[in-house]
Amino acid sequence: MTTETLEFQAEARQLLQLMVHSIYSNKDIFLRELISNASDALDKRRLAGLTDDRLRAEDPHIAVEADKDARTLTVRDNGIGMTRDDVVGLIGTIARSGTAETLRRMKERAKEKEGEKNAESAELIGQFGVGFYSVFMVADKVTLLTRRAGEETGVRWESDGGGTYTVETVEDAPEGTSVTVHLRPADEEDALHDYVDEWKIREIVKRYSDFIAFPIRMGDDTLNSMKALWARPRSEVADEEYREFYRHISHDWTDPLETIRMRAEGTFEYEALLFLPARAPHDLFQRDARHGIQLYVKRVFIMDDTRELLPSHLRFVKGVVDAADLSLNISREILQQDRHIQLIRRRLAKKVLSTVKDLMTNDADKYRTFWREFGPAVKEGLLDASEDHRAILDIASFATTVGDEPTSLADYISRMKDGQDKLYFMTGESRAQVENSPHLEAFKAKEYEVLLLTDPVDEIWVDAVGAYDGKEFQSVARGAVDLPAGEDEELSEEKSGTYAGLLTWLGETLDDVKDVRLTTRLTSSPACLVSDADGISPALEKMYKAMGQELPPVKRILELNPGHPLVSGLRAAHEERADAPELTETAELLYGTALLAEGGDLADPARFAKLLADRLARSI
Ligand SMILES: Nc1ncnc2c1ncn2[C@@H]1O[C@H](COP(=O)(O)OP(=O)(O)OP(=O)(O)O)[C@@H](O)[C@H]1O
Repeated sequence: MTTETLEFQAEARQLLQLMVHSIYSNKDIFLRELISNASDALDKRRLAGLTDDRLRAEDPHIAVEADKDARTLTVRDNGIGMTRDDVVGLIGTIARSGTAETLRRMKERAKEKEGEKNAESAELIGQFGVGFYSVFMVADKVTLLTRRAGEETGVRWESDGGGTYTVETVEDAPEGTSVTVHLRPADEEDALHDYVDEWKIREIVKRYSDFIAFPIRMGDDTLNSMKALWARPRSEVADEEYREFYRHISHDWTDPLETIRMRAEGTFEYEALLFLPARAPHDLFQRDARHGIQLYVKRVFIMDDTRELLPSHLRFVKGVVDAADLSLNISREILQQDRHIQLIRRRLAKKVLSTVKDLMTNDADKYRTFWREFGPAVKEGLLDASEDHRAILDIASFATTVGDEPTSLADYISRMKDGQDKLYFMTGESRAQVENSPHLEAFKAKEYEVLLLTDPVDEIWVDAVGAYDGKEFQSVARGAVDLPAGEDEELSEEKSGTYAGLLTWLGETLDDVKDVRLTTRLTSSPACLVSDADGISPALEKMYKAMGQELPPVKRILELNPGHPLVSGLRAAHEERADAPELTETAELLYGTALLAEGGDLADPARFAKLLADRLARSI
């Protein structure tokens, strides 16, 4: 048989050059590419076999053979194979549109930035498949032997990755394709591993090709599990298989709360298998926490920790997304810009939230576990520009002054009193602290339910979100209260008038308050501190400080309960002897008490303690 020497097409040559000078730091992927091509060929043959019995393969599989002495690695399949024209057309040229253009840009940039080629070229090259050519990262020669299923003769193709290749017709090739890689010497420093090492091969196959649908064999061993659960009909997968798969990808030994399957067909196909874990990982709130989604392309593993596929407030969701139409070499940079990926991300997010909503109605226990573990993270979604605010609020639940069980906003609204048009809430650091705060007294006395928001993120989103179902969120510790007052509680002008002197004097005496006024907010405490309607809460102030942001001191308003004997007594005393020094001390104590009652920190606890002890001593 004659051997012909042919030239690679110009673009193919350029791409080969890049491969030989290995623009990728990860050379292991060459094996992933060869196995993926073999798997595609087996798929094609199966399809062809459906209409033509003679083309059907017996025992379709992929074999990997390492020859340590010859330093060759062979990937063999009994798939569809190639004709001579196929080999020249498919391997000798790059037919894919856009590739030439990408290469041109790549060269331009390389020229602009001599020496910096690697990162950028790798990024650009991710836009199309490098596929077969990636073997030249590890090979100094490649031999491909192939026979198209149903054809009489086969073809041998060989190249060293330079400008030319040879093709010859051969008689004795088996159906299918084998690619023999003549390996360059291993060079660990250049991440060129020893690819005839059995364990290295096992590792790469397990990592990238575990879910390939055909057995990948080395000797008598099958290296891959083939269990791509997401690609099997739901009804055919046992619960235990899902659980096992979840353990495999998450390393979490607690069974997941819920399994979610999704599939989209049409212009951009993908399948997703997601899990809601039952337990928050310890690093849920650490900035560099890993995200749980793995990206596959047609069952080939592409990357872990795919942040592009779910918004960060759903970072705890584990699972796999298998997108059919991406390049195997897609980079994170390109993922971020990809319109289809953004679409998938929105759909996955919606699906996760709607799944939780279903749990809320159908499985209260699971829902409660979910919200306890992940609610604080999910609520972060209320802070970004996501379109899911409503869906997040729909699945949120909060502690409240009514009962021990958390309530949804819908349930809160259904219990609202006649005439109530606001969603009352109180923020703070813990339920115990918030629950006993004086701000809640009137709300409790008049039986208005108040939501108790104690996650740090609550401080921020209530302001950002503003309303739910047309009803505004209203802090009970901010602005004036407008609960409908009973007859006897009305702050009559007359009453306000008689207090005017005391209020002015207190305002002048107490440096730390910006105003002093009477309130109907309190029933049993003498005084409390409230923020302006648009002011920032003490807890938020603390958070800013903890993050190292200094704020100007935030002054609040001291509100007095005219029904309390301390307040009415102070008024009488102030009328009689405005200048008495102990009145100033009483004012300080009154302010300090209000601060303590809401769980706040005194500026000078020693002074407060001393004033209080003196008083107590005198009263004994
Ligand atoms: N083992 C094989 N059996 C049959 N055909 C093959 C085999 N390997 C490669 N080919 C043919 O050569 C073509 C080019 O392969 P290559 O890996 O360069 O790109 P690709 O697989 O089409 O793209 P990508 O790698 O981006 O998915 C394939 O599309 C296929 O038609």
